[in-house]
Amino acid sequence: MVVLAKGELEQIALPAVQRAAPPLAAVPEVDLAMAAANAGARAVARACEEHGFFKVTGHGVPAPLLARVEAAAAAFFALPQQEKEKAAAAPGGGSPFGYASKRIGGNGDLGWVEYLLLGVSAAAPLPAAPAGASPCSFRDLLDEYVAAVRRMTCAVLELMAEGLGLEDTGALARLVLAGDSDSMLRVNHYPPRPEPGRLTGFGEHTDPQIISVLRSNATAGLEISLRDGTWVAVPADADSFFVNVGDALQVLTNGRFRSVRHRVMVSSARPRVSVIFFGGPPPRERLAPLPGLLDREGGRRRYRDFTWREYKTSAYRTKLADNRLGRFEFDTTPAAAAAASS
Ligand SMILES: O=C(O)CCC(=O)C(=O)O
Ligand SMILES: [Fe+2]
Repeated sequence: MVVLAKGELEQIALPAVQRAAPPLAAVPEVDLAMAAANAGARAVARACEEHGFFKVTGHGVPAPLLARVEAAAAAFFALPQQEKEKAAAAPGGGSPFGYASKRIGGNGDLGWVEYLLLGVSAAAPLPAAPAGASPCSFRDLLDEYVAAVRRMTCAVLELMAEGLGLEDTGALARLVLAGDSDSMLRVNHYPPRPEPGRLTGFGEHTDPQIISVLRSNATAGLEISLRDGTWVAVPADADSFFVNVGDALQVLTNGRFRSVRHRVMVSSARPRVSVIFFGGPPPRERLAPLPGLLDREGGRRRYRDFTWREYKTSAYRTKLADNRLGRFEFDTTPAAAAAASS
């Protein structure tokens, strides 16, 4: 069981962010069922440029499946602490996967959250249920969920590619569908706040992968940062999904799509449960602007070439709130340009 050291809860409480953020007035929204008829690709591209964030309705993921996953997640987190700890990663084993409480990543970040992180590569067969185990285990259910969400994610990625004007509209979806794509699923549980006020559930950060697809129960808490740095609250909507542009997609679009900075603040007396599918590329994949994008931007690249594996190695050494892409960016300041030409 994780016992917070004296002073750690104060870190989660972060007195600087006690004020509630105003709600995001108009959440960009795309109805997948109507996207073809409704210029959905353009709407998706606009939302990715402006916010790096939008809501998906008409997603086709069956409501009963969403309800089963939500109930199973709630049941898992209601288990005695010792039982949950059995699913924790082996200490010092180098794997980020498993159950964890309060500690996010390996570099001292803390949040009012417990979670389960799973690797879900596209090629991994559904794991066979051990003899005698219930055929409807939580893991099997999550695999069923991932299959449905991955299908929907691919439709969204095709709309993004179309909205970018790419000739190859499958270019992004193929990265997430590749057999060795580095995708993950995170199930977060934010217990009700222990006392009135606001706690940091999940500190501000950008997601590293190409795309994150989130669904939560009806408890709010997610906030995003607008271009001017203002934080706004995203009203909960348990019937819809929310999409974040991740760092890898910002690089693949040479900065045209914005990897959205977001966080979760806990201020409710009800628990928040969220499930997030992170669609990542294969580890060997070289992240560079997609073919056709540079021609329209004067051929100037914002980032140097790097593989997804290199990026992850570098990202695992950083704190949650760090700008992890900074070290891959070309310096385009006038001083750097002058130095390069001298
Ligand atoms: O739990 C949420 O609502 C969002 C959490 C998040 O941003 C993440 O797990 O990357
Ligand atoms: Fe995130």
